[in-house]
Amino acid sequence: MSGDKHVLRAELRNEFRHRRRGLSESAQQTASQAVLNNLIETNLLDVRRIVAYLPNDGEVSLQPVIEYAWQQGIDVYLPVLHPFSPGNLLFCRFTPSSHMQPNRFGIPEPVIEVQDICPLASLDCIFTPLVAFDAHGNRMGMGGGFYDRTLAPIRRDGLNCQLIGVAHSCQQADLLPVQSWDIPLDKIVTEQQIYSL
Ligand SMILES: Nc1nc2c(c(=O)[nH]1)N(C=O)[C@@H](CNc1ccc(C(=O)N[C@@H](CCC(=O)O)C(=O)O)cc1)CN2
Ligand SMILES: Nc1ncnc2c1ncn2[C@@H]1O[C@H](COP(=O)(O)OP(=O)(O)OP(=O)(O)O)[C@@H](O)[C@H]1O
Repeated sequence: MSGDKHVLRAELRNEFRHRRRGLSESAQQTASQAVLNNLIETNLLDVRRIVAYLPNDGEVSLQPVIEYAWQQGIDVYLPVLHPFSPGNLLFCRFTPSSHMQPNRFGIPEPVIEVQDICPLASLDCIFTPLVAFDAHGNRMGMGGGFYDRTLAPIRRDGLNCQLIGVAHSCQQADLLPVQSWDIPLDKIVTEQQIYSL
């Protein structure tokens, strides 16, 4: 990758992380409720198995989505840092009685139980956190490449799993610099609207 592009991505990442961290507690709460409403209205939660995430660094909280899913009998999974495949994620079942522990970034994740791991091919929908997105479905994350690596088989093997980015509307960029390994999103949901790509 050229040095310029690398610097540009780092600057963009700082700028957009700053934006989402600057939102008030009440703006955060309103956004997470609105995201749930937008998903219900568009039937995007009429599925059996979803991957959510627990919020970090100003991300939209999916707590209302998780509670709704539990009420509806939808199975909820969370990303867990892979214990021996660095840079990859596992998706582990999350219930109200899951044993949790913080990962090395301080984000709580379920303690891994083999029977709770869901293969990518069995998931209906993955809600991904993001730092910035654009109207083409390009996504920029925290810079670890965790989602890009883990989700690569969806496109490669043509798996039937929707990728939905979740963001505050202030995380929209005009045009993000794309990398060869970036996995584009199928949809993006914000507190204001749903983009379908
Ligand atoms: N909520 C949430 N969960 C997630 C992710 C995410 O972006 N958001 N991830 C998406 O990949 C994976 C974890 N990746 C992460 C990568 C960097 C940082 C982070 O906060 N980096 C800090 C440095 C922290 C440190 O080194 O101790 C930073 O860059 O300031 C957090 C999560 C899996 N779980
Ligand atoms: N499929 C892949 N195989 C191997 N390396 C990858 C893959 N995808 C990404 N990477 C590596 O991960 C690093 C970070 O990528 P990038 O900056 O695009 O992450 P990100 O999209 O911001 O993070 P994340 O996917 O965790 O949200 C890059 O240096 C890249 O080389």
